[in-house]
Amino acid sequence: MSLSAELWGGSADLAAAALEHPFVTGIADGTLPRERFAGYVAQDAFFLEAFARAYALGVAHSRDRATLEAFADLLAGVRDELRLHDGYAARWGIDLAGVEPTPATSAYTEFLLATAALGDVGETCAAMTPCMRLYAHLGQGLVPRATGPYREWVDTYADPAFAELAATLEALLDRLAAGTPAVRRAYRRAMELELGFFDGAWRGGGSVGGQ
Ligand SMILES: Cc1ncc(CN)c(N)n1
Repeated sequence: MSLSAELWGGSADLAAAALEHPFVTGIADGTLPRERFAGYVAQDAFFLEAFARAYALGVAHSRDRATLEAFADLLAGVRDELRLHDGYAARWGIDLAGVEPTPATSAYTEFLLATAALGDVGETCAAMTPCMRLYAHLGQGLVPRATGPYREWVDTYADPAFAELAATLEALLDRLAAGTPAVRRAYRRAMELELGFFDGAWRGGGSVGGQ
């Protein structure tokens, strides 16, 4: 079994918890209060900018052209996701400038940037893969029951193109990382921080201007 498959399987408990998280089920059935979604979009835009920077650090620390190009392609995928957030912001009056990160957002972005800055690209992949694989899993899991105003969110992550990006990062992980305790810890920690991010969004908090 590949390392990425093993790590994903080892966090099946957290993936199942995410699929049943009230924030996520509220997105699927459309009952999530609009201000919670707006708060999430603002926090997520902040998160995605940090995620893009972590990919850029991956580019900087790449030791071969194939790795450099893979990180650059993945970075372009974040740009597309951020444009989607710009669309939500324009439609729903969310101010994405000057977002104050919540503790959950800060914990996740600081973890990602600290891991990527240290320069072990295998560990960087381990810290970044859950973000992609978990959301592909959520999109595919939710699409049969998704209805209501957040359908576009579900469709974005259910899109095969998104699963392809997740697979690109997993292939990089399999090529560059060994199953060391540090790699396993980074993957698991990122999965925990994903759940923490949904907890934070569900509780609310963080500033959302322009509403
Ligand atoms: C917190 C979080 N995790 C994952 C994704 C999907 N790239 C996201 N947009 N935000």
